[in-house]
Amino acid sequence: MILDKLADATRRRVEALKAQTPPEELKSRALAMDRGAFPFEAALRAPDIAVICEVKRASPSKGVIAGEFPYLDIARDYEKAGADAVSVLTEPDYFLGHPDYLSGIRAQVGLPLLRKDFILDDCQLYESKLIGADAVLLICALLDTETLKSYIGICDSLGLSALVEAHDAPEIRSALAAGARIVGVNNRDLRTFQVDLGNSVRLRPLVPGDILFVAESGIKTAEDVGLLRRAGVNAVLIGETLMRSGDKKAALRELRGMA
Ligand SMILES: O=P(O)(O)OC[C@@H](O)[C@@H](O)c1c[nH]c2ccccc12
Repeated sequence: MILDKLADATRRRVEALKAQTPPEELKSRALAMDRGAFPFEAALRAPDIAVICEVKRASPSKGVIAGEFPYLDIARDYEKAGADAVSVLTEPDYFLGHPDYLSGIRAQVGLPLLRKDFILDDCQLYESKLIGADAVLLICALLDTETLKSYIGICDSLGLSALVEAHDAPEIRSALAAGARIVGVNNRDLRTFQVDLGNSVRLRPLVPGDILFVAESGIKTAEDVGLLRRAGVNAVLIGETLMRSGDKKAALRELRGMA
């Protein structure tokens, strides 16, 4: 199962990170930063469905998506195209990402940034703050309810928003019990890589209206976005479809049904 491989690779990265900088130092540097006003959550409360545009070079299910990868241009194009937030894959082994992509984009783009990675250790939360993230992904399949709760507490102390990813009803219950304010439902089953937008539609009613709901993965057309909008989803997270489009502005207008 791909998640096990990702978790193993992540544990090795965590050890390297800790060897490079003592965790106490990461923590104190991160806590010394401005806490901010949770701009990622504010962006998701847009009147219409919000669109989080993802900077993604490759994935385990699709292989290399973008051979050429001018990530700064891509993020700037998303901003010019009217994205509400940007998601940046920083996982190096399977997604060919890097933390430097996020810090580079932070320096040039004003939108709220989500760090997309596999968080297994609190030092990665401090690292996320230090590289300029406004939000992090926490995956229910990797973290039990107690750990989620403690990580959300650390995120709160840093001014980071937590997008808590679930893919079934028990994981949604865990996210809510942990105090998630943003729940993401992955439409891609990580065991089979099959995509089913019906997953978000079916699980939407399990999340109370005051909690933000993000539909993730496999969103390709204005019809897809329309279906999710009608289901009461607050935001969609779109990677591959936008990465493959030459004209981000036209693609985003089209997806929003404004073409
Ligand atoms: O490229 P897509 O199918 O539009 O999907 C984007 C995003 O949802 C996907 O990259 C994703 C969702 N959850 C994740 C967890 C880890 C890494 C990546 C992801």
